[in-house]
Parts: sequence; C-alpha cells; structure tokens
Amino acid sequence: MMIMIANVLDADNLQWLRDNMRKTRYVDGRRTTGREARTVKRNEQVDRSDPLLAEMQDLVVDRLLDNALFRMATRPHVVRPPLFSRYDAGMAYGSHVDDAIMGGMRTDVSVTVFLSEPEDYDGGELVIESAAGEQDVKLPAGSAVCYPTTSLHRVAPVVSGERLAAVTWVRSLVRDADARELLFDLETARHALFERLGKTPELDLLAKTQSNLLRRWAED
Ligand SMILES: O=C(O)CCC(=O)C(=O)O
Ligand SMILES: [Fe+2]
Repeated sequence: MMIMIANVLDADNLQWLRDNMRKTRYVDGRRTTGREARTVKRNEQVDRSDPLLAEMQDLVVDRLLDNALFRMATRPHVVRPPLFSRYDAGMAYGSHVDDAIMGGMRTDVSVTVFLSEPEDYDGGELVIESAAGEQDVKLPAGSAVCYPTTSLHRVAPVVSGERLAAVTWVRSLVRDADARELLFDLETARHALFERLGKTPELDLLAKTQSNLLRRWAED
C-alpha cells in the first residue's frame, strides 16, 4: 500500500529545515549507495558529519512518529535517521530498489518527506512502480509518501529549480505489506464506526480482531 500523508511538517518546521539546508555541507549522494544504484544516482546529500544534521533528523523522525496516520500505516518499530537530499536541474535518481538491510535493520517501508513546494521545481517526481503501472508522486512541502521498500522506484530528472527532500526507512512491527494494509483498513473502519455509533458490542469484536491479528503478526 502506498499512502500520502499531509502536513507531517508545519510551516515553522519547513522554514527551519530549509534554512539549515542552506548552511549544511553536502556530499555526492553516491557515497551512501550500493554499487548498482550508484550508477544511476545524481544528487547531493547533507554530509553525515555536519553538526546540524542530528537535530534535523530528530525533528523529522519525531514529526513522523507524532502522526497517527503514519503510525497506522507503517506500524513503526524503528525509523532510520533520514537522509536530506537536494537535486538541482539535471539531477535524478534512476530506477533502483532500496537496500533490504540498512545499518543492520530490515527495511519495510520507504518514506519521502517533501521539503520544496511543487511549484519551485519542474520534474523531480518520485516515480513508484507497481504491477498496476507507475505512479508519479510530487506532494506539497511538508507532506510524506510511504510505500513498500520492495518497490522499484526512481526520481525523475529535475528540469529546473531545486528539489529538497528528507528520505527515510521504517522497520515495521509487521513485515508483510498486505498484513499492514489489512490492519490499516480494520483500524480505519473501527474509528469510523466509533464516530458514528459509539462503543457497541460489534465494535468490541472488531477491536478484539485487530488486536489479536496484530499480536499474531507483530515481530518486536
Ligand atoms: O528522493 C526521493 O524521493 C527518493 C530517493 C530514493 O529513492 C533513495 O534515497 O533511495
Ligand atoms: Fe530509493
């Protein structure tokens, strides 16, 4: 399941991150990438040793974990410290699959938090491949897209302007994407029924089912 989440970051968060990204040091994005993906990656990333990076990473991870939709969709166990990237005109990241293990952690869900407004750059869509075809994703600044790390994907060439993004990976309590979707749907239906009818015996059964499926599938 792919899901878009609006307003993960507010205007103040965005301003602060963009101001910092004007001050940070960058390295060639190929430095953090495996042999094959490196051949198609053309971007810049905030240097791992930059003193501003840790606070930027903490802000994005905290804002993701504060977001109820993010927690429902990804069932996070661990969220990796994000990479902050910039793409100028001509930069792109060709088709690739993200590493299955990063820093010893299995990666289940890939996340891009958009930091530039869509009108500030041409091109630069995140293109996610699935059996149903390709989906172009270009969201307002502060919004995030979450998609299974099993997917091939790419960043289309930026034609003009600058694309800033924070990218991270989630190790989910629920490894299987179909199981995560099932739990997401159950919980969504449960919340909607509660809003409409209050706490009924049928709702209790749904809550029991959701809880017991999560207990069955969760790996902690
Ligand atoms: O910038 C993005 O939206 C995704 C980047 C990406 O695919 C990666 O870093 O592996
Ligand atoms: Fe990727």
